[in-house]
Amino acid sequence: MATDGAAAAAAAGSKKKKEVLIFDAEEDLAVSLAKYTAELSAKLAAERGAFTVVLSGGSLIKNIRKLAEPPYLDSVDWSKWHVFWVDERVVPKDHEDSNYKLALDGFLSKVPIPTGQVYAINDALSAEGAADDYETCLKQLVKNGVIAMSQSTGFPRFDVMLLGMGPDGHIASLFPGHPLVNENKKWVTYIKDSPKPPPERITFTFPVINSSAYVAMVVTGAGKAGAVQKALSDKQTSSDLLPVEMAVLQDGEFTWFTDKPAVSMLQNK
Ligand SMILES: O=C(O)[C@H](O)[C@@H](O)[C@H](O)[C@H](O)COP(=O)(O)O
Repeated sequence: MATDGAAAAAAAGSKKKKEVLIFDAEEDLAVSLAKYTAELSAKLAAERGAFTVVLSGGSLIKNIRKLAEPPYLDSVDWSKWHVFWVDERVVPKDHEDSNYKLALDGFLSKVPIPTGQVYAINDALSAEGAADDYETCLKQLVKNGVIAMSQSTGFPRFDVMLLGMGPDGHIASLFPGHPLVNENKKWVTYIKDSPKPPPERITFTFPVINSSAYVAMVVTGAGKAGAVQKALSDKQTSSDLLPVEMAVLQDGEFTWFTDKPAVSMLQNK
């Protein structure tokens, strides 16, 4: 929920609950992110019998490439994976702008996840229809026990979200200053005026993101340094929060995977 009170709590809470990993080389980040995800896969598949993984688009897909290589290609129990998108562009699945296509080409086509456990949007529907359809799909998977529910928030609790952040501090398709950041009832909603093209998208809402068990925020490059500084510096105000600052887990672990250029504007790094 993104009320002013919640925003203040988010600002205060974001300091203590987030771990920040800074890597010298992009290669090291990719190795560490693969290890992190593989370890969570083993732990959560053993605990729950399923592992629910939420992907963003963008550079994240390149950063998870090591999961599709030895040793993880053979050691991960891919049959337990269920894959979702934190946001998706409302375009055909074979369109260059599709986050599904990006993930399929860069990752999913290289690992043996059962195709029925990869939940793409229905690309025959409008943005509004696709968001409703995706939420219905999630509700069914909660009923089946594939997706857990958060006892504390009443929203679904995904095992891990592997997310990128835009230079403006957006995550998913939740953009700075856009009213969608305040959505506090729906699980999945839609946007038709995204400032980042293409304009029509569906997106998870903050209550769902913030109910996750684990979030990896994967942010590299000098272009993100301003937003990283705002999100992680000690001086923080409760007003004008960037979307990335509103990602505060109710009961989960939040880890930043960054490189030196991304944290270059932080003091005490
Ligand atoms: O659909 C999208 O546009 C993406 O899901 C988007 O939210 C992305 O994750 C960030 O913009 C970061 O992208 P980069 O890592 O490529 O900067």
